[in-house]
Amino acid sequence: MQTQDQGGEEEPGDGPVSGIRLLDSRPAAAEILGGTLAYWRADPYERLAMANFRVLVSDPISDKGVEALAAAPGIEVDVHTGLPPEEFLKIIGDYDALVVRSQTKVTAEVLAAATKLKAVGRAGVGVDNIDRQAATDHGVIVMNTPTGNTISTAEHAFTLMLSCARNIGPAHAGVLAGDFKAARKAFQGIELNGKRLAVIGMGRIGSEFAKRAQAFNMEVVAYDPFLTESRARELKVTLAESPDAALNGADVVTLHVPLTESTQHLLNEQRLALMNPGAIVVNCARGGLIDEAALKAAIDSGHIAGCALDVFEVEPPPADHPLFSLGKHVTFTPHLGASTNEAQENVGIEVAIQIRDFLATGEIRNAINMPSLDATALRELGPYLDLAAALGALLAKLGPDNADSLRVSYHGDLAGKDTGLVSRTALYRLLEQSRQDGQVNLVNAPAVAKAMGLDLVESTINAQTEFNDLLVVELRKGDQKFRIAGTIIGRSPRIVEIDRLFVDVPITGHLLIVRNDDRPGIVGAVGTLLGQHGQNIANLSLGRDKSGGNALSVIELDAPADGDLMSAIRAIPGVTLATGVSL
Ligand SMILES: NC(=O)c1ccc[n+]([C@@H]2O[C@H](COP(=O)([O-])OP(=O)(O)OC[C@H]3O[C@@H](n4cnc5c(N)ncnc54)[C@H](O)[C@@H]3O)[C@@H](O)[C@H]2O)c1
Ligand SMILES: O=C(O)[C@H](O)COP(=O)(O)O
Repeated sequence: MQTQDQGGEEEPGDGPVSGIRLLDSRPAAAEILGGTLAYWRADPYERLAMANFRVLVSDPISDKGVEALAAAPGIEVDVHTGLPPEEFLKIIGDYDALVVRSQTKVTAEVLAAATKLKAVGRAGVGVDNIDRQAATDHGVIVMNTPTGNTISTAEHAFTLMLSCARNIGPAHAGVLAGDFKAARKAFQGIELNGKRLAVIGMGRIGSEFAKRAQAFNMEVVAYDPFLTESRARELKVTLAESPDAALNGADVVTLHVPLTESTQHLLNEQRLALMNPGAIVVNCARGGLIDEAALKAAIDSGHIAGCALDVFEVEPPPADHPLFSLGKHVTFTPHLGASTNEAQENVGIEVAIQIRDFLATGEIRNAINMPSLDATALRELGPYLDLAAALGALLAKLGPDNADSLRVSYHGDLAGKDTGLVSRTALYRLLEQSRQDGQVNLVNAPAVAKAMGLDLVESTINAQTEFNDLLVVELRKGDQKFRIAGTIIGRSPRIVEIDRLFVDVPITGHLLIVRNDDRPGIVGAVGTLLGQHGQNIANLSLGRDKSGGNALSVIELDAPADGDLMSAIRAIPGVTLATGVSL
């Protein structure tokens, strides 16, 4: 078998000329936003200056966040808060990115109207106001800022618990109303010292709440499906096996889980009944976590003493909400958990920087519908992303149509890396090249593949190959299999195998791939036709399985081969396939 590379070596850092990537690789934005070579060769700030992205801020965020966005060249920011839904729908189509808190409802209808939208940034944690599936289907990245409001929210939840236990709200109202004596008599409190606290959701806020409760000498029992025994020991809490186990015998419950289909009404009639008589309920997460009617009934029956709520099933709640008629052990705040200067500054600036960096460099931080990719990982994985994109595009041309699965396997050093985005990139380019409808991008590629019945299967293989690392993509349709492999040499991605025939091809430019019977004269005939059509050969790699068997030529051209040329090549006796792809 003969493998040769007659082409000139690529300069390190050179990229293909189709706009898929360049320099230190910023594939996510490159893929999502498209762009010319000049655009992607520019440094991030020059790129932004050329781009003229429009960002809409539709909920109030800190001025510093708005300023951070507006300071970036090429980003124009409009702040329109409190827009009626129909007004919002009318303008959303003009924007490349949207920044929200919890008031704006980013529904499927909004996302369908948002034809230019690339990213939604949530200045805060909860993303239940964003239709995540619709965003993914439309190829829109959703990012949140998970850490910026943790402490403020934990402090608020803790304040709610204290306030509820000691009747601070009703007692305060009594004093202001001139009922000092009556209020003093009515509002006997509950001491928290030594009481049993159930924390449901031991993430960032739940853990901070637990720490504060320990300082108050409360016994903390926690339920969280992702809490390990060792982490529970570290946090000095008792790990409960189920929400029921945590609530059984609890004097206080505090909720710190996201609202999803499966956590809706997590605290219901049966679970409230498990708590100790006289218990109190604290919720600073999402209203929908509690069955409010069941809570009201449990308080009316005297089993639960009261509740402290920052959040409600419907916000704003109606003025005649049944819980508002309770006289004691109640504290209500209007979704203020994250409303401190510190938290708002944190999340406002974080979201602005995340959106700016994504638009500028493709860096993905805190995305909830994409693997994240920070600047360091982006630099390290960049060449593999380029390689995966090239292999995916080639598979679309050479592999079977209507395949059942795309298998991506990682060999050697690659096997230990976080390769989620690499597989996704191969899938995206495969779909994009085969469908040609402009509707697929890195965000929605898995959803599009699923709808088409194409499975993405990933595997890591530690066995040594002749390369330090090898990326293999294989398309399968029933028993039919077609595979292509590539590696990185220096920082240059190269294709090294096409359907078990070895080649050595840099992933650049316009490739012409010809399969033929291995007999004399065919490569010459192809070369003659190329010359006759004014096509210059930049690079040529030949492979074959055995003398007189199957042969493969991968020819890099300066321009794509046109239809006439392709027909003429296909007509050469002995040629079994000829196809072109621009990388
Ligand atoms: N009131 C406010 O202003 C305010 C402010 C910030 C956050 N929040 C809400 O608080 C929630 C929690 O925030 P966080 O920063 O702690 O998030 P987090 O992701 O750090 O923690 C959430 C935890 O919930 C756990 N969890 C998921 N499903 C569960 C279930 N069924 N039972 C028990 N645990 C479960 C997760 O494993 C995770 O550890 C957010 O989703 C948001 O809705 C409200
Ligand atoms: O999930 C969150 O971060 C909180 O609910 C804060 O919401 P807000 O930004 O609307 O105050």
